[in-house]
Amino acid sequence: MTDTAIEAAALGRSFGRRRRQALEGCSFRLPAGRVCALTGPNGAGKSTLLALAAGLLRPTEGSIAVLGRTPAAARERLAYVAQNKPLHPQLTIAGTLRLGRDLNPRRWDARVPERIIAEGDLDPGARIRSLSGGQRTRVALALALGKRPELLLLDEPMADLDPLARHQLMATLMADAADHGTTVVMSSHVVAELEGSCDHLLLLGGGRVRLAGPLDDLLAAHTLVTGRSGDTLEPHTVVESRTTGRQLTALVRPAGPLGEGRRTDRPSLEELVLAHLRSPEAPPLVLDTEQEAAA
Ligand SMILES: Nc1ncnc2c1ncn2[C@@H]1O[C@H](COP(=O)(O)OP(=O)(O)OP(=O)(O)O)[C@@H](O)[C@H]1O
Repeated sequence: MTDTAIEAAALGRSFGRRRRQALEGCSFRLPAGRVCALTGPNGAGKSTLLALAAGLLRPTEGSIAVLGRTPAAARERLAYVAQNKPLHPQLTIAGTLRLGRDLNPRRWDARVPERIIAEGDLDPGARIRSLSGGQRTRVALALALGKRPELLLLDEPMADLDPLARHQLMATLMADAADHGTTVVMSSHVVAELEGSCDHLLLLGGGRVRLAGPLDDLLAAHTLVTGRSGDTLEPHTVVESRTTGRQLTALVRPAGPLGEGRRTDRPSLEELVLAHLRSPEAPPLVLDTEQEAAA
């Protein structure tokens, strides 16, 4: 058993004859047992990173280790739900779950998949091809959880679910992960959906890591400052600053006391992510406090 779920070192992946970089120089560590939000703009490299972690793609630079091994060697212990949720259209739901059991005879646990299917009011005899996008998502998640994975990689899992199903499936997923100490990496564009369920953040932009680390530590490393326009923000690291009339609003990484006469607030996850998305030139911040504490 390793205490690290994913470790990337200068990880890169390029595609095509022009070797266009989808990911470049990505280094981070995700401790085991965390629920990690993976976010970033379209084309940031989120799906590429998940496919590399799942062993479906190979790095063109650097390395990625999963559960202390190569992704290919860890494949039995991880589950990956791709964005397009590939399932056999001609199989029934029950047949799909039977296939899952047959492919994972030592790990399969039928209870959670059966509950997820029942909660969605789905007929186990229904064929996959007859299901809606959201219903397929439910089956794909049931299949992934039945495998009882140590690492669950989910590429925009909630995108085609209605708000109620999203809420309910997220609750089932989080309860199951907490019960079994499963590490979850979940990509999403809906930051509000990630707040409250994730305790780790990985923000990608332009194929590079922009923010990585425990969510509380990343939030604590930033302060929202409201002051007068013309106020100097030195010597702090400014992620984003905006002036409206006579008011200055900024998100900074304080390098010391922020001074009097200014209002300071802790940012929300959404404010933290949006400020970084609006300021792609802001310096990255990669925190790995557990590793530093152990050193
Ligand atoms: N198989 C491929 N061949 C060529 N280019 C690819 C391939 N897969 C991804 N890319 C490119 O790599 C970059 C990152 O793509 P990726 O799908 O990982 O981004 P993403 O963050 O998941 O985006 P989105 O939020 O839109 O799903 C994009 O520029 C994309 O065009």
